[in-house]
Amino acid sequence: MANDHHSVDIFSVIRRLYEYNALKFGQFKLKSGIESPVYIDLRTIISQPDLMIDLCHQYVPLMKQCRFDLICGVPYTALTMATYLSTKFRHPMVMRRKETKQHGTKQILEGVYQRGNRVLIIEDLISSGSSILETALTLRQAGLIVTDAIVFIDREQGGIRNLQHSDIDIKVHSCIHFSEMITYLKDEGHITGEKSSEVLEWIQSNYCAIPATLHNQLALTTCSSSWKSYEDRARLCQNPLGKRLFELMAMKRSNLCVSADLTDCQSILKLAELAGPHIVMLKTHVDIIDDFSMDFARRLRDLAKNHNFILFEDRKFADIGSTVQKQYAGGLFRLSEWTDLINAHLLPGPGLIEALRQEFMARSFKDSQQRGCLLISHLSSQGNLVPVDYAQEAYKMAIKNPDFIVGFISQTKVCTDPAFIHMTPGVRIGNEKNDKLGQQYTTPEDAVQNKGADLIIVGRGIISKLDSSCEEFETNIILYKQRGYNAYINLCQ
Ligand SMILES: O=c1ccn([C@@H]2O[C@H](COP(=O)(O)O)[C@@H](O)[C@H]2O)c(=O)[nH]1
Repeated sequence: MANDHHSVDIFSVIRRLYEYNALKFGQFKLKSGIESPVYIDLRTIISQPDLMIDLCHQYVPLMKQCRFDLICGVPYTALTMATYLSTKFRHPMVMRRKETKQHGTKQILEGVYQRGNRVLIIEDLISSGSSILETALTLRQAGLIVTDAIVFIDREQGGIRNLQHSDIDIKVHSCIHFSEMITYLKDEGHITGEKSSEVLEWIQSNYCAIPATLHNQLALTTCSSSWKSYEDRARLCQNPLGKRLFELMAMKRSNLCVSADLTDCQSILKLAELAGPHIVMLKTHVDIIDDFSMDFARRLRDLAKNHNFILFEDRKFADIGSTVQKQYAGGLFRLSEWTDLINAHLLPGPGLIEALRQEFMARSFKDSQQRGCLLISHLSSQGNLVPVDYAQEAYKMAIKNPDFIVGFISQTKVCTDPAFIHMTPGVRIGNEKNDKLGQQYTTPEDAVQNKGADLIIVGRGIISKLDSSCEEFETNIILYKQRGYNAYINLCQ
């Protein structure tokens, strides 16, 4: 880095920011909806070139502490700062677009770079750290290395600590802390002691978290960088049924589960026969079948054996342990006798899981059948009331029971542990985006590549073709199979 002879005291920059109204005191509604007694808007300084230059030079001593090949400004405010620093000190720059272009090269990252180049992120200020993280994710997805970021102001609301998290690991350097800036403005008589205390108290009690959606994206990125084949994942599984499922997925080159939401036994058996060669799992809702009998259950089991797929009853257990034991083993359906996999909500607490574990063990002792349970971490329906932290609770429950919990019914990645499977319903090819009763659809590619699905669950997209010709049924199911499987395989590139 060339020597910088441009030395300007940082507090003179702060004073001028205050005079140019880039630091405002009053009552301001933030993007999050909360009211803040202070507002910092560094966008305005593009109209004050001298101030812009003096502010940019504050980054220089910190840049000397970092190792990098390229710099990248967080769009949009810091783009101007990064551009100045790039041209002034001859540091090559890359530019991240906020939106992907719909035409031309469709690049999200502009400029010339090579995988393995180290990129220093330049940002104007940090609150939660989300904007830096978004930029870092794009850079990392392009194979670039991001270890450091420099901000002009640290708002001291937790952002620097958020980015130190081991999954993110970005060291953020700041030119000035918010409290230093406020103290200076108070000492110089620009704001009163009362205002200064009010603002400092507000900052201290308003920690900013990184939104859950961004955390999910992070989990996906971490995952794609450590992509594992289904065979490898089978080896990591402690649960025999989970292991068998991953093996089946690798062997049949399929990550497709058909949801047999049909109301008569004959249609379900026909579906199982036709779909069998292409699927790894058939899912039932046994309580919608008008003519259920244990004879049907036995015939379905035979088909599952012949075509090598797993039977999953989507029962969504959600009661106290003792009731769930009876629901699983008894009643008209005697699920424990013919299903491999069932699923449960977490709402009733660990007693439910313990109840199923006891039943599984008692049964497996008699028939040595492999059994497993999925936890519901999300629902696909619009307006569902599943709380945001449900997924984290599901993960905590899963790691306590890895021999028994196979994975999750999810809409985003719950965890990066490759031993747990993520199964995603609400998948359909075509124009239907919903079913007018709350179901929300996405494509196989979106489910796998953006929502973290390892396996896709398809109902009406497949069963609607059951009365078409066998050829048409098969063409359609093969399309789902190929698109779902290729989407997973393509993740490794
Ligand atoms: O969040 C959830 C959980 C379960 N399902 C079940 O999956 C199938 C989806 O059927 P489509 O015809 O593909 O809509 C159905 O059995 C649901 O009960 C879900 O959709 N969403």
